[in-house]
Amino acid sequence: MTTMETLKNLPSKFSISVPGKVILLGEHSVVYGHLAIAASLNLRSKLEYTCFDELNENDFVHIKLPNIKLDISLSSSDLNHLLTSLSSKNGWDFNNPFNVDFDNLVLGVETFIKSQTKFHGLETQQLLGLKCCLFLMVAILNCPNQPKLAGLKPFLLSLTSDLPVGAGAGSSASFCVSLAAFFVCLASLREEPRVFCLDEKTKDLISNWAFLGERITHGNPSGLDNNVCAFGSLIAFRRPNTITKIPLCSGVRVLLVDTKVSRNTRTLVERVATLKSHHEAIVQTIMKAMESICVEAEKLFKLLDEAKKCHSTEESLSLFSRMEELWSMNHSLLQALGVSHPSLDQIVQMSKKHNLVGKLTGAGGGGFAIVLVPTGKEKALTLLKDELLGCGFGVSDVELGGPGVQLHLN
Ligand SMILES: Nc1ncnc2c1ncn2[C@@H]1O[C@H](COP(=O)(O)OP(=O)(O)O)[C@@H](O)[C@H]1O
Ligand SMILES: C[C@@](O)(CCOP(=O)(O)O)CC(=O)O
Repeated sequence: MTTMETLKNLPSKFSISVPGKVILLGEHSVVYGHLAIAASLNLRSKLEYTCFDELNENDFVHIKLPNIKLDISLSSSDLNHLLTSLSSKNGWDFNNPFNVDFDNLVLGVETFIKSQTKFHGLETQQLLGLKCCLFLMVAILNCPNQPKLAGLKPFLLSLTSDLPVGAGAGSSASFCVSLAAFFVCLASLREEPRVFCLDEKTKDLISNWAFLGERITHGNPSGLDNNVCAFGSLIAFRRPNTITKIPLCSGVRVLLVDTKVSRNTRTLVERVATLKSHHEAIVQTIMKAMESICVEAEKLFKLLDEAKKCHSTEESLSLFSRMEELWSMNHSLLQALGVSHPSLDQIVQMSKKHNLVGKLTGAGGGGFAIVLVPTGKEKALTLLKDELLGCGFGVSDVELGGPGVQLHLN
C-alpha cells in the first residue's frame, strides 16, 4: 500500500488511516483551558472507500462499522429523506466548520434515524457511531452553498480499528478524524481543480470537522483528542486551538494497561463539572497545579530529546525520574477530582512495587492506565507485565508518536 499526500482525481478505491492517542498529562483540566500533553499511538483506524459504477437504488451508501457491529445500507430515497429532515436555515461553509448550525443539524439527523424502522433497537455505541457518521456526511458534503451529496456515485465505506472502543485510547477521535478526512477528501475532489492535498491546513480543517463529531459523542470535548489524532506526534495543547509540537525523543515507550472496566467519557467530564460547581476555588487550584505539571513536563520532554540526541544516558535517567514525579502527582490530582477507579489505583500501586510509575489516562473511571517505561528498566517491566496479566489486566507495550491522518492507495 502506497502512502500519498495528494490525490488528483477520485480513485475507485482508496483508504485513510488515523492513529489513536494517549493523554500523558492534563486530562480533564484541559477541558477548562489548561495545558495538556498527548501523543499518537501506533494503533490505527482504517477507513476504506470503494465506489461502484453501477447504480443500486437500494444500496446507495453502504456503511460497515464492524467494531460496533453495524452494517447499514441507505437507498437514494433514504438519502433524500435525510436531507429533507435537516431543518437548518443558516448557510455554512465547508471551510468553516464552526459556522455550522450544530444543534439543528444534529436534530435533523436524529429525526431521520428515529423515522427509520431499520435503526430501531440499535445500542448506544451503534447509535452514536451512526449519528456521527451521518452528521459529518451531511455537514461536510452538503453545505447549502455547494450541495455535493446529490450526484455522488454509490459507495461502500468500511471502517475498522485496532483501538478498543470506549477505553480512553482515542477510538472516538480516531473514528471522527477518519470520517472527517474521508468526507473532506470527497468534497475536495468534486470541485475544480480536483485536488486533495493532506497538508497542515487540510489537517486542521479535518480536525475541526472531527471536533464536531466528538461533540456528538462527548458533549463538551476539549479538542485535544481530534488534534493529536489528526496531526500525530507528541503535542502540547491548549483549548481552543493552540498546538505545539514537542520534539519526540525516539523510542519513548509506555505500557498501556487495560483495566477492562468500561466507562463513559461524557459522564466523567460531567462528574468533574459538578464537583467544580460545588467547590469552584478548590477545583480551580487542583487544575492550576495540573497546568504547572504540564508546563514542566513540556520542558522535560525537550530536555529528554536533547539528552537522547547526545546519548547522555545519565542525564536521560535523571530527566525520566523527574518526569515520573510529575506523572505521580498528576494521578493523585485526578484521584482528587474523583475520576480514578480502584482498578486504576491498583495498577499504579503494582507499578510502584517495581519502581515504575503509572497514572490513569483519558477520562478515567476505568479504561486504560499508562506506565512510563524509562530506558534500562526492562527487567522491572517484564515482572510488572506478568503480574498485571496474572491479575486479569490487558497489557501492550506501545511506542509513542508516529504520523497523524494518512492517505493510502490500495
Ligand atoms: N471503530 C469504531 N467504529 C464505529 N464507532 C466507533 C469506533 N470507535 C469509536 N466509535 C464511536 O466512539 C464511541 C466511543 O467513544 P469514547 O467512549 O470516547 O471512547 P474512547 O475513549 O475509546 O474514545 C463509540 O460509542 C462509537 O460511537
Ligand atoms: C477528560 C478529557 O480530558 C479526555 C477524555 O479522554 P478519552 O476520550 O476518554 O480518552 C476530556 C477532553 O479532553 O475532551
